[in-house]
Amino acid sequence: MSIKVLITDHPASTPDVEREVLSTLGAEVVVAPSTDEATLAELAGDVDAIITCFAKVTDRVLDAAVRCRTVARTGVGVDNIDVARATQLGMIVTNVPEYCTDEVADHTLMLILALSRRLGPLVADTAAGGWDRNLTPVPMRLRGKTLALLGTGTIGRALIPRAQAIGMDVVACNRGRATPPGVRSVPGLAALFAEADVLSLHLPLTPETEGIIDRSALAAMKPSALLVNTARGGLVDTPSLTEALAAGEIAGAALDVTEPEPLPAAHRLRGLPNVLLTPHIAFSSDGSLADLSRFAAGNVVGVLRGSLPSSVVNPDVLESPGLRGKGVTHS
Ligand SMILES: NC(=O)C1=CN([C@@H]2O[C@H](COP(=O)(O)OP(=O)(O)OC[C@H]3O[C@@H](n4cnc5c(N)ncnc54)[C@H](OP(=O)(O)O)[C@@H]3O)[C@@H](O)[C@H]2O)C=CC1
Ligand SMILES: O=C(O)C(=O)CO
Repeated sequence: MSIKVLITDHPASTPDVEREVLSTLGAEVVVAPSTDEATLAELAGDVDAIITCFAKVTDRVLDAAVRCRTVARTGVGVDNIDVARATQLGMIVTNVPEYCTDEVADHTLMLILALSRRLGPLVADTAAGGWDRNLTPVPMRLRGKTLALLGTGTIGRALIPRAQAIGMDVVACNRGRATPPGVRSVPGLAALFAEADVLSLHLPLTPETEGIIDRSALAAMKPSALLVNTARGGLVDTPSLTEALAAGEIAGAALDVTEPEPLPAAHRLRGLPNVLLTPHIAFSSDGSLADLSRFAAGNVVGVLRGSLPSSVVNPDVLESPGLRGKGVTHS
């Protein structure tokens, strides 16, 4: 039987790089015409692997994928894949860490600068023919202000030297590990929220982190504070954030990611002057997209050839008697 790979969706326009990499297996590639659950479940029935970007790979899709040995995320976060179910079914789940560390750190810094300099209202005013230097509130000086990091993994750490270069003090909670050099440790989330002039989120979306920025977190922040989210929309309770911004309980927010995604066209967050939105694009650049596709498809080739990629998200599955495609070994 020939090898077949389902691509549910793609981060850029076409999966050409994936096709090229998968051609080394002689694989037939099927690109889903839509990402709805029923379509994906139907298409998953006779594939050996699934490559997915933003589509939801639910338990229903995985249950239908009776021959599938591996699910590869074209990205870092795996919150769109039911990893627990994939593990029960013996499928190896992979991701692509670190392909866009600089892009996301740069995008985050750009959002901090744009929000603090009030770029949105200034650009909107000048584009409409104005020349208003009396816009209020005036921009915020960043030198000497505190950047609070929630998440000091790969991307959070990459933001640290960028923030320090513009004179910000960086603080984080240590979660029982040493805080990165040059970063002041604060005792817990309450202190992190209270000290933040800018709070930047760099956590994975998990049951533990979902809604971590809720009404009480927002209430603990200074009225002058800014929130930046380039991680996952689900970390923030969107209705609470919308209310806090509209009521001036915090001063502004810049969001590359939202819940839901995209926000409805008439959503209140789209119209607030103290909000900057970008369409989940922080990862994207010519370099990162090429790396991303190559590594994601390479992970599939690795598993289907029997050698274990370095970025397995569910290593427990390797001990499972139900592991599909036995004989996968460390390459
Ligand atoms: N907007 C975009 O285009 C992109 C968004 N992302 C998002 O950014 C997220 C972070 O990426 P990256 O830095 O590479 O991931 P990492 O896994 O390197 O870092 C995540 C960090 O979050 C920490 N963490 C997890 N749970 C908690 C918690 N409950 N409280 C405090 N810290 C916690 C982890 O700590 P520990 O190790 O101790 O568990 C780890 O240090 C991704 O999961 C993804 O969702 C990623 C790429 C692009
Ligand atoms: O890599 C990620 O996790 C992203 O959010 C972009 O797909």
